[in-house]
Amino acid sequence: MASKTKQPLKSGTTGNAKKRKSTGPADGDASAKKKQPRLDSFFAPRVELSATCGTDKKTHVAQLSDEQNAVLRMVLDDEKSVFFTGSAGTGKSLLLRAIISSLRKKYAKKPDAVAVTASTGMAASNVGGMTIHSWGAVTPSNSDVDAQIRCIRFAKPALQRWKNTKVLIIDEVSMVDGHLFDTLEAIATKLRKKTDKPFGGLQLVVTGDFFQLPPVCKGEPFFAFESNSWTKCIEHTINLTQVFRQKDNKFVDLLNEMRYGSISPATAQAFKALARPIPPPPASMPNIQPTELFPMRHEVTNANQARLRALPHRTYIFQAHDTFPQANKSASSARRSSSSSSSSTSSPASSTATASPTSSSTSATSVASSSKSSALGSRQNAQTDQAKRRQEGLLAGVLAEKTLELKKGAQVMLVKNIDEMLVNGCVGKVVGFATYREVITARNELARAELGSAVHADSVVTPKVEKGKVSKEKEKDVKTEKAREGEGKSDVKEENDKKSKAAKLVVKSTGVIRKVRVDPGGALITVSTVKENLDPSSSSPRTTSPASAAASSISAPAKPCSPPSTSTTSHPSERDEERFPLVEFPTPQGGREAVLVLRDEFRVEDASDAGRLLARRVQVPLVLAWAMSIHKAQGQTIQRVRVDLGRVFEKGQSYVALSRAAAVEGLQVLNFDARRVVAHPKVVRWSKGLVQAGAKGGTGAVGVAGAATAVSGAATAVGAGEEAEEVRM
Ligand SMILES: Nc1ncnc2c1ncn2[C@@H]1O[C@H](COP(=O)(O)OP(=O)(O)OP(=O)(O)O)[C@@H](O)[C@H]1O
Repeated sequence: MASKTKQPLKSGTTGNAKKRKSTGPADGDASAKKKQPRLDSFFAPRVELSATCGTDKKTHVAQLSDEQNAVLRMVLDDEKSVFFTGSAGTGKSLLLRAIISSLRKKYAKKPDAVAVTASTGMAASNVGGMTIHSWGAVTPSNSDVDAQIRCIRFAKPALQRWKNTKVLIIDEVSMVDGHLFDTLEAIATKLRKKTDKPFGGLQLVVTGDFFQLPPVCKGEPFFAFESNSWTKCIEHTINLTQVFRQKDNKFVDLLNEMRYGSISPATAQAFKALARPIPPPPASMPNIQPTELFPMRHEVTNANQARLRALPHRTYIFQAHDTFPQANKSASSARRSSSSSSSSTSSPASSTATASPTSSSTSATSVASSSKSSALGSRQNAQTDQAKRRQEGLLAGVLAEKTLELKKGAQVMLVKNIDEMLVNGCVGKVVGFATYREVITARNELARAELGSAVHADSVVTPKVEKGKVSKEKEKDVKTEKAREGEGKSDVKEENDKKSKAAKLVVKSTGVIRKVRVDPGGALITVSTVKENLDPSSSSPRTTSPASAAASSISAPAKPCSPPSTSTTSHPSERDEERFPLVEFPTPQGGREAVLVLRDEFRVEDASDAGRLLARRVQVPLVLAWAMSIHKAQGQTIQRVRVDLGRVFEKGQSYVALSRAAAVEGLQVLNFDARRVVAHPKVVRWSKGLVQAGAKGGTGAVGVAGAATAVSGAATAVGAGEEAEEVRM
């Protein structure tokens, strides 16, 4: 059973904007009666669970709770502008995914109607959207509305977005600056020419928890709820109360005291007692260490690097492939200089550096110090440096590293959502390195062996290296990658190829390959070590006689995962095929699954120029995960986590960090100091005001709870669960 939080902010809604014309009825029971019920409104949608990375052993599908479902209906059927909040783990993100999915279905014929945005790039990538300022093509620090509008008019796509959007979704609103919220509202009203309606008639779906991280600013934060337009734009504030992340009521209560920054001596004692080491990980993945959360980025780097250095294996370096389509001439020359010096192994076909084993010393590359620069003189050097700094600044918020160093045995975290099991936040372990082709070949070998003579030659895919044509293919891959379910595009292509009997396979460098079979040492499991089977130039698929396949023993692949001695002397085919990390992740069934993690795309869009692509990083979507920053951890559920609060500097930081833990058993807290646990007084005051508003209005908690009960009651009566709509992400 999920527990209820004990908090001053009561469950329910506060009705704010009475002026706004609503297409749906008023709140509560009355609204339920008045509205002609649609069939799907009787069923609580089910949502794919995510961010647990296989830790929920029972199911991957969640049924929305009554209160979550009531919000969904309010958004979908009543078309209300809502702000739903709640303490950490109350299912805001999950509900938001359900809302996005349902809205997209509702507006299937108008794809521009639903805009998904968030306060930060990281939060935006979690919901598959853009930052709010990119979406609106606004400069966050500029409050000159007319100047902003002039710029937007020049940027057609942004103008279209402002005009065509019907529902604007804003996630992690606690980090949206209040001035920016006012600016957006003023722009919407002017551009959409609906001056009588808040936000120019846009329906707002806003979520976040103001007790978590505040807007990034120097000095005192100005929260979105303090903005002039907040009250008139947000018709209903709903506080979700059911905590899903943690099942233990006592732990929820401890976290709740922390949320409000008022720690009793008993609670302080309880947190101090959590300094003890946490129990070992599941038997299937015994070497996974608890993820350490630190407030400062350099602490994270130090902790990760120390662990990596301690591993006895060779280092593989993945250099990001960064491009800057909008960069000016001098910036692009800096980029050329940067890419030419960034890797000793970059191939002309793909300026992406091939992952190559190397010692840390040989990997250290100096971008600025090319021989060219010395010839061109110091002025050009300075320009290059400036351009390079600008480019680096653009990509500073991207989760994927510029240079990712990995070794066998490294603990890593996915920083992209791949499918419903492999989501941002999943922690696993690198067990080896292999190329795409090796993995597919190994899989074919196994398929042949397992199916024996039943397998016709045409049904086995023969890898074919396609040289010199990488970028377009890659771009297509990364764009469609997210839309796929299950395995990566590679496998979809494989399937298509099987069907068409073309038996051709382009070697991929983006996506993932799931369910790779590896032996305990991390080597690919195949049934043959015959060298010619791996020859990329082989034009016809090889047939394996059942007898020979059966006779083959499970062994390491012909081209073993162990890397060649130096990248520069490697075989030509190896230069064209990057070795990617094979990562084992825990599965929902309590086992583990090896996945080949290829590259993925991370985009930076221009806030002041219609969200046009400004920078793009193509990199393996992994980061070292022995340690991570509290900032990066916001929004995630982590099963085993160690938090050092010694250097917490931001209000809400301690709460965000500790509330990532799914259970008190999986949480270790170091340097707990009750004086450092501070909630922002403005947030505390505001939340108290909400309770009063709810009590005065009378439509608050009672209204929504009533509606929710009515819906769920009906669902139960007709057999909820049997036909419940399933909302897939
Ligand atoms: N209705 C539900 N049934 C079962 N599990 C749920 C439900 N809603 C949410 N969860 C699970 O609870 C956990 C926390 O949910 P979620 O991340 O959406 O919370 P949140 O409110 O966004 O948290 P935070 O504010 O910390 O980011 C997730 O593992 C999620 O899958």
